[in-house]
Amino acid sequence: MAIRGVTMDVSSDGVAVIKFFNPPVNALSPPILAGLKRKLDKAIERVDVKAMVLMGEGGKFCGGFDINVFQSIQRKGNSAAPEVSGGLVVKTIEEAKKPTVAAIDGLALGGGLELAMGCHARVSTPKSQLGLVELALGIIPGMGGTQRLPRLVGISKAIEMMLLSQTIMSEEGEKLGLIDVVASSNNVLKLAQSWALDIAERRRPWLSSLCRTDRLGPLSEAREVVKVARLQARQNAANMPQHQACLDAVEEGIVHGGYSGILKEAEVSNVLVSSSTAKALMHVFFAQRAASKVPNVTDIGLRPRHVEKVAIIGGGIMGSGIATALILSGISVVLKEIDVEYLKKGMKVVEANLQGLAAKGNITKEKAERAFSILKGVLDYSEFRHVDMVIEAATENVLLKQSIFGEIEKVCTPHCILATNTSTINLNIVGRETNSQDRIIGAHFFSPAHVMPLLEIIRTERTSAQVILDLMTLGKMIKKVPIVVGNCTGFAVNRTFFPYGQGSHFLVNLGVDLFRIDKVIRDFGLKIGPFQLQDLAGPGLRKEAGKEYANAFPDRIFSSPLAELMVINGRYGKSNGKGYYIYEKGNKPKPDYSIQSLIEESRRLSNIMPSGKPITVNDQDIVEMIFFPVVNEACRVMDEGIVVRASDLDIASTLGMNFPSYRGGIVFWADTFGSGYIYTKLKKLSEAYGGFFKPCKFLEERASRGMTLSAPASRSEVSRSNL
Ligand SMILES: C[C@H](O)CC(=O)SCCNC(=O)CCNC(=O)[C@H](O)C(C)(C)COP(=O)(O)OP(=O)(O)OC[C@H]1O[C@@H](n2cnc3c(N)ncnc32)[C@H](O)[C@@H]1OP(=O)(O)O
Repeated sequence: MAIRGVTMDVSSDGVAVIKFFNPPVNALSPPILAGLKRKLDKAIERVDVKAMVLMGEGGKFCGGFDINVFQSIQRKGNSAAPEVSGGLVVKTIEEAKKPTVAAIDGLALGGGLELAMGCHARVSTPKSQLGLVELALGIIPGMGGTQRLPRLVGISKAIEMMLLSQTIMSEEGEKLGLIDVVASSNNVLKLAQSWALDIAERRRPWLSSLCRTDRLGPLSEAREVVKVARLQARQNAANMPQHQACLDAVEEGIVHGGYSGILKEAEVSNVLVSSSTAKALMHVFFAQRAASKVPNVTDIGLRPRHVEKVAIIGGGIMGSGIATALILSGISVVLKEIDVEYLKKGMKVVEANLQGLAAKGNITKEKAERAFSILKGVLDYSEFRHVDMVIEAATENVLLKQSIFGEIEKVCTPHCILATNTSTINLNIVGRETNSQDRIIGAHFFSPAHVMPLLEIIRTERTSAQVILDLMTLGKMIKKVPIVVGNCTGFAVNRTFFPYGQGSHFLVNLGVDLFRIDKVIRDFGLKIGPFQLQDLAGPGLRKEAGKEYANAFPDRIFSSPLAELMVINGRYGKSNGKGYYIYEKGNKPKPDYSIQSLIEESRRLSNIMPSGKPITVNDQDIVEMIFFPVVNEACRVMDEGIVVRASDLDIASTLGMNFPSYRGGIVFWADTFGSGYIYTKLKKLSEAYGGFFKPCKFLEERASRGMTLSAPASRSEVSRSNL
């Protein structure tokens, strides 16, 4: 078995094979970088070595620089930076008097690809994943990638790959000039060795990526490409400094040469590593991985059972979206509806979903057809005997769901998982009439279910660990990020965010302009504001969910007359083209200022404006008045043990509610203010406007102890938790 570190073997024909091993992804940690430098120096020095090959052990070339080191730098400053930098290793390779060839297997990402680009040629196995994905972490490539990638694949493609953190397969890499040759896993090392010898003995060209200019094109064209990219980045990545910084480094290299570009890259990299964006995005990276570890589920040696066939009850927007997600991953689906008309409609929605993905180029036409062929529409339960899981996606009606669960318990096999896609209703109520509590679970998808990445898995006190693990595994199979949460009204995501919509109504009723609120929230980083979101959801679901929240949390509900007035006036939102906005085919939604009379009426009815006059607030006040009540509810969710750890709520909020990931998620963002600040602010707001803003006990305690909200619960707090 390989030992963590760097090894070197010199073959009889004079090729030094330098292998590095740092499982699970061969990240470039300080010891690995130092080891690489030592072995390279040795190989360069040894007279019996003519050339070198660089290879990652264990089926993966390299997943990049070790992101833990960046987090240490963020905490401790530059003293935590490695003594041997990645840049120095690449420089050693590139400037050596002996050539090096990279033998890439599996993946070469970030610093891993930068290491490979510093080599004089690259041999790769088929389907290896290649990319400079650093921008997704809030930084830019920092080992010369901003300079070498444009010189290998051309400026346009390089910018596209870096700005979108896009990965490509080695076959495309070969066409682009990033990979010299693709070879099978068995052959990759051998071919890299002979290629290295060929270069050393001048049978193949000795190319240094940094010195190449042939793919850069004329200066004026290159500058134009950068200019257009800047404009796009300004629109698409407004709050993320790494995009412009990456373009700065690329432009410097184009105008003043690769070495100047490298210096610029180093300068901006150093600043970006400690930026709030990088801190937030790196937190999200690790938080997402932490979410897949669920105590007493993933650590007790259980093996997931394979789910091959799923039945879905209800072919509405949710049911058809879930069906789409499943069949796209090769899982057969039986879609049940109550009559032929509804069934036809549901099947058509699935077909349209698939066609939409194919039209966008996300999947091929053949894949869409293959997926559709494993979907079967049914009107009764006869097929349910053969399924491994049922996902109920009927309307949000407690009695209906209870009767469905009573029925499926009878028709399915005893091992069949019984899941519900309810977004609010307590699972104990849904499954009350059954004797199958151990296999009842929530599978809460977010709309559109075939697009949104989050799968909120809800366990009750009686759901078995096996069933939780099976659903987590299914979630990963269909490319979702599963978060396991406890059972309560609204569960983790909708419960935490129910004050979001209500807070926005509170502000409107206090006299703040409705469209300004949406704009401020968009500028903060959400794709759409709360009112446009309400237009999308429509009044039906909101009304049903609203009732559940009002029953469960009567002390902190704000019932806005405006929501009711909109319905009375036939403004159902996007579904009928008329809501807070006007929806016309082919046009962007336009604010409908004619709703002002309804807003005035709502303000009159709610009568919450101090002395009947609109309040004056700045944009930051709006953000805080909308999101601090959300943070307050997040505190209750953590206090009740609904989530395993605080960072699960960060992932849930970024993937389920589009909370900007560059703000790290709702709890991470809250901790940038501090519990004391939020407590004081909410206390003042509650004194002025009542219980909706009243800080909860958990927040008060954390504030009084000067603790962060994300700090793990103390022993006494853990014993209160129900997970
Ligand atoms: C100087 C340079 O320019 C800067 C850089 O290189 S920054 C780093 C750039 N690289 C990246 O962003 C790649 C990040 N990693 C990934 O995208 C994915 O982990 C992957 C595609 C490599 C593998 O995915 P997958 O097989 O699903 O495994 P995944 O669960 O994500 O990761 C496995 C483990 O490796 C860790 N890991 C992955 N990449 C890592 C990295 N670059 N540094 C440190 N740890 C890393 C994960 O945290 C996880 O740890 P855990 O098991 O303790 O939770």
